[in-house]
Amino acid sequence: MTLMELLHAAPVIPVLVIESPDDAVPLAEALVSGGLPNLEITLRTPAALTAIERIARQVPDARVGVGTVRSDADIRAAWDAGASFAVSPGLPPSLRAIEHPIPLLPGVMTPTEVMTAYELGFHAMKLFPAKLAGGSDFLRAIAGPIPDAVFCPTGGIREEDLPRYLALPNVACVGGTWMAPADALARKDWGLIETLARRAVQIAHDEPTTTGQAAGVQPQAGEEDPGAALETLR
Ligand SMILES: O=C(O)C(=O)C[C@H](O)[C@H](O)COP(=O)(O)O
Repeated sequence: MTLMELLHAAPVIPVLVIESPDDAVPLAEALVSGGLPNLEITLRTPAALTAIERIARQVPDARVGVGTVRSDADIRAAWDAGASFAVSPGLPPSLRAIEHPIPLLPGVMTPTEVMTAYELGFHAMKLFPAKLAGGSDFLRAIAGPIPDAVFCPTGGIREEDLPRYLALPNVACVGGTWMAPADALARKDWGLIETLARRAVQIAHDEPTTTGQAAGVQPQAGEEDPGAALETLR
C-alpha cells in the first residue's frame, strides 16, 4: 500500500501518546474495532518504540506509523520496530531525502513549505498545526495554485470539524488526538475510545452517531460556518 492509498483508507489518523507499553495493544485494538486502522504513535514518550513493536506484531489489522519524527534516525528506529509510515511536524533538511525506509508524511504550514515538499517529491503532507495555519480556509486557498498536493490536516481538530475538512478535495484524512484522551487512557477505558473512534467514522461518513446526535457541525470562534463551506464546495 502506498502512503497515498493509506491516507485515503480511513478518514482519521489517531495521534497517540502512549505512556505505558501495556496500553499499546488494547488501545490499538479499540481503535481498529472502532474503524480507524491507521495509527500514529508519537515519539513523545519512552514507551513509543515498544508500543510500535507490540502493535506491529500483535494487531495485524492496524497500520502503525511513527509520529513526532525529527530525524532520519527516528525513522530508522521506528522502521526497525515495525512502523510502516512516518509523520513529522515539519520538513527539516535532514528529512528531505525522499528515500526513507518507510514513507514520510512531512509537516507543512505555508505555501512555500507546500511547494518545497512537493518539489522534493512529497505529494502528501501533514498541514500542522492545521487550525493555526488557517484550517479549511488555508486548504481551500492552496488548492487554487497547487491543486495536486494532498493533505492530512492535524492540530487543533475535533470531531465536529471533520465534515468541513473531509469535504475538501485536497484532504485525504484528518489527524487528531480527541478519540484517545489522556484521561481515558489513564483509566484504560478502551470502550470509550472505541466509541469515540466509531463516532469519528460515522461523522466522516455523515451518518447519525450512535448517541443519536446528528453529524452536524457548529461553527467555532474564528472559523467560518461549516455548512456554508460545504455548500461552496458542492
Ligand atoms: O507530535 C507530533 O508529531 C505532532 O505533530 C503533534 C500532533 O499531531 C498534535 O499534537 C495533534 O494534537 P491535537 O491538536 O490534540 O489533535
